[in-house]
Amino acid sequence: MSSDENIYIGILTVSDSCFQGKAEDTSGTNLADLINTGIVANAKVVLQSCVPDEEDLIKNVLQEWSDKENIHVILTTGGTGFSPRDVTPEATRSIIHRETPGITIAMMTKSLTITPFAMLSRAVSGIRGNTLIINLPGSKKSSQECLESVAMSLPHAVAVIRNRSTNVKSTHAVLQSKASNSQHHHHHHHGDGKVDPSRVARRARESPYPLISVESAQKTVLDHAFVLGTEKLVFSDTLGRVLAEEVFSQDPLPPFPASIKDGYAVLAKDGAGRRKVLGSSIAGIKPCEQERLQSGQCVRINTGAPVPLGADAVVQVEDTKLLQEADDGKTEVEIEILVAPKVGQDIRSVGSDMEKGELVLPRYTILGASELGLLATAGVTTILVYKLPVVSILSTGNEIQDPSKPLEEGHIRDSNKTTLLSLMKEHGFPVVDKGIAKDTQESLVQKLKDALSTSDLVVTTGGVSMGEKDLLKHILESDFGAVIHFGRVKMKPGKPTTFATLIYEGKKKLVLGLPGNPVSATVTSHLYVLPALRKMAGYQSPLGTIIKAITSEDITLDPRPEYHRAVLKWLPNSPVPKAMSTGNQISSRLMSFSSANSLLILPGQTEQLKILPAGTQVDALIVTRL
Ligand SMILES: Nc1nc2c(c(=O)[nH]1)N[C@H]1C(S)=C(S)[C@@H](COP(=O)(O)OP(=O)(O)OC[C@H]3O[C@@H](n4cnc5c(N)ncnc54)[C@H](O)[C@@H]3O)O[C@H]1N2
Ligand code: MOO
Ligand SMILES: [Mg+2]
Repeated sequence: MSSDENIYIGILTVSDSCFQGKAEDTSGTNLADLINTGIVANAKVVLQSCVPDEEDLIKNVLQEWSDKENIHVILTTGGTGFSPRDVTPEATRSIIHRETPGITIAMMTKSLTITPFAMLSRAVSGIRGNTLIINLPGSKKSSQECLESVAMSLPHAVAVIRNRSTNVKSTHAVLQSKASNSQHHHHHHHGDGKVDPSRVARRARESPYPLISVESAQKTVLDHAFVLGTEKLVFSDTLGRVLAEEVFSQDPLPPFPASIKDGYAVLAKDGAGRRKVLGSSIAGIKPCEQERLQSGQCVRINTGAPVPLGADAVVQVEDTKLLQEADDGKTEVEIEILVAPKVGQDIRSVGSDMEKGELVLPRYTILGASELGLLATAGVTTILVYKLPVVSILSTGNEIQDPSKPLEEGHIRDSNKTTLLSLMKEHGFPVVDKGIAKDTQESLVQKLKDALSTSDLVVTTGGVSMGEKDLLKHILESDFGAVIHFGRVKMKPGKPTTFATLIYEGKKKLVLGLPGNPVSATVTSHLYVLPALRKMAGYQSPLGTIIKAITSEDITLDPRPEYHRAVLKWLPNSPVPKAMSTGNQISSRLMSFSSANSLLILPGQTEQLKILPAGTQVDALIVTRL
């Protein structure tokens, strides 16, 4: 039995009075009921909202729902008439890419058979990206009539929009196979043109997922990666966290005037010459217990000790001479100052390092060793930081086995899980091992449920390409109602990288389905998983560090932009590091990662440039501690 794709619908009520709570949103509620009781085959309402009649607010929601939420169809109700506040058509027209006048005419034609006043609707409809947007009138009765007049065409409209943006050939193959499957069942369509994977003979022969750029894939992931919130922690437990508040110093540093040198505290106006030594000021002694210094006197003082009252300069011991001693050299009686001191010389005044109430750390600071030291200095011992996201790792594949067991025939050892668990730990993220799923629906569903219930982001490896055992995308959609934001990226390795979001147990979850090949899984972890985790943990610049490097050999370029493993070496007197390739870059050869500290970001080959000559400056993404 082929399981149909869902169609996700967003309903936006545009009405000042509903927004202000002065009127009930009967039209929006009625439209949602109609959808959820099956007026459009396989459709369900996943987003519903209300905005006032403000063009910008309407546009924002339409853009957000199409671009970020990837909603299939947005129905607006209200704001389509002739009154000056009616701006829904203007907002819609300004953000759609293509108009769909047929839908508008169909609705108008039907409405005119009911009342001539229908001609006073200015509703428009159109396509933005992969989303169909339709303005319906504001009244409950007429919005229902309009929806009824177009409902039966919506599944097909969605199927065509989604396919045409991906691959025309597979669209037709899929649509033909549907036609022969269910001729008399008009809207028994398969939403996005992804066929039932159990019927291998009828599988799509080209991926229905558009091949998007790494930049846009990263942007999509980061747009969906949400900050998890904050928590108060003891400062010493916050290494690697992002600060969620401003931190101010509790006290001045130094809290008393302190000596910078080992020497003598003096009165500067006495100039050079003889001084009686009164005794000593040693670090740790309360300044109030010291005597006030008089002209002609000095006090021996050590670095960091409080300068006694009356003194206004410190003279280092090197600039003095002993004149008279007592007790067999245990006591200094008189010394000579050899260089005339200046007021304030070698004294740190109160608050000169840090003033009381000074901003010590701004919000969003990443807390490293020095920052924790600063918190200690400032006396701020509990702080507000961003929560860390929990990530779970799940390997998939019938052939994958735990590395600690003897290798069975036809099996290979699971390396991805170890690599990814370690990578997440290295970057300070709490990570959970979710084991290995078999390539069956039951096993994948069960393991995914387990992973989703205990983490914010689930990382799987394997099962995302074109084979009949590559079930992940299908299961995410059919069993979890996930929205797949992308399923292919123009990169090598990592082409079938898949990103989805879904609601599980009432919470939004992110899923990154990485390719099974060990090198592909590792590279895509650096490009998508770590940035997502950093964003969720409050980082303001979540992408990795990119520097320049000079290649040291000719490199044959791949048609796809390549992330080439390399060892960067800093040669003496050279400002830019030299990049040494780690050899054969096939996605299965994990040896290509051994001792690599960077990924060279190489452009895809062109007619003009097939081989990148040695000595070329390229971007290099840093993947280890340098
Ligand atoms: N007809 C096509 N075939 C393939 C395409 C394509 O576009 N059309 N893409 C290729 C690319 S690129 C990649 S990358 C792989 C991705 O495959 P999957 O993500 O579906 O992963 P699997 O098929 O499950 O496994 C691939 C490979 O990796 C090994 N593997 C899997 N898991 C682990 C693990 N945990 N530890 C170590 N090794 C693992 C697995 O045994 C396979 O050898 O698809 C190409 N095919
Ligand atoms: O893109 Mo696949 O990741 O070549 O190996
Ligand atoms: Mg596969």
